[in-house]
Amino acid sequence: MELYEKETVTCEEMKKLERAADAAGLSYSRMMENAGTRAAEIIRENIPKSIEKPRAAVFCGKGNNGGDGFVVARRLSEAGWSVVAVLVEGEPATEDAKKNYLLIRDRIEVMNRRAAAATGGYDVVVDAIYGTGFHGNLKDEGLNAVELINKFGYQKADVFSLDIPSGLPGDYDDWKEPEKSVMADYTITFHAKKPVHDHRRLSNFLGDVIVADIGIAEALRK
Ligand SMILES: NC(=O)C1=CN([C@@H]2O[C@H](COP(=O)(O)OP(=O)(O)OC[C@H]3O[C@@H](n4cnc5c(N)ncnc54)[C@H](OP(=O)(O)O)[C@@H]3O)[C@@H](O)[C@H]2O)[C@@H](O)CC1
Ligand SMILES: [K+]
Repeated sequence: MELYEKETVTCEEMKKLERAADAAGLSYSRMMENAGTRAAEIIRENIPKSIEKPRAAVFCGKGNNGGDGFVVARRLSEAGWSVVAVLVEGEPATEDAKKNYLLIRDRIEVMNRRAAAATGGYDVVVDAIYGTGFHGNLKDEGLNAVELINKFGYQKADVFSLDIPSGLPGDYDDWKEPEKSVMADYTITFHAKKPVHDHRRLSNFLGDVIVADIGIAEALRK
C-alpha cells in the first residue's frame, strides 16, 4: 500500500506526503486553501440550519494551522457570517499563513486573546491554534486560549478543531487523558487521520472526527 492510501499517518509521514504532493504540483499554498475551504464547508454543513446569521470566532496560532484558520475565517465571512479572528500568539510566522492573514486583516475584525475574553455569544468557535507542529506542553498564551475556547463551548458554541484539538500531540500514544486540551465537538483533519484520532479514550476531546480531502491523494495518484 502506498503511503498516501493509508487511513492513519504519523505527523512525520504527513509532512512527507505534503512534500511529495508539492513536488507533484499541488503547492503548499493550494493545500492550505483546500484545507480551509473544505473545513468551512464542513462547518456550514454541521451547524443547525435555524441560525440565520451565525457568529464565529476563529482562534489562530502562528503556524500553518493558524493559516488554515485564516482561510476558514475568509470563507465563512464570504458566506455572510459574522466572523472575528483571534490572534493567540501575535501575527503569523509562516509565509502561507501571513499571505492568508493579509487577505482577511482589513475585511474582518481581528483581536487578541485578551480582547476576545471580553466577547461572547458565538455559535461556532474554530480552533486553529496548533496542528501537527505542536510539541511539549501548552504554555501561558496557548493555555489561556484553550480555556477560553472551552468556555465558549460550554456556553453555546459548537467547537470545530482544525486537524487536531490544540493541546493534544498528533502522534499521542499515551493512555492517560491530557491535562488540558480543546474539547472539540468536531475535529476536521486533513487528508488522513493522525494516531491521536484513533484513541477511543480521547473522544471527549476529539468529538466527531471528519477527514477532509485536500487533494493530496489525487496529486500523488497521477
Ligand atoms: N504543511 C502544509 O503545507 C500544510 C499544513 N497544513 C496545516 O498546517 C499544520 C501544521 O503547520 P505547522 O507545521 O506550521 O505547525 P502548527 O501546528 O501550526 O504549529 C506550529 C507553531 O506552534 C508553535 N508551538 C508548537 N508547540 C508549542 C507549544 N507547546 N507551545 C507554544 N507554541 C508551540 C511552534 O513554535 P516552535 O515549534 O517554533 O516552538 C509554531 O510557531 C497542520 O496541522 C495543518 O493544519 C494544511 O494547511 C495543509 C498544508
Ligand atoms: K487545532
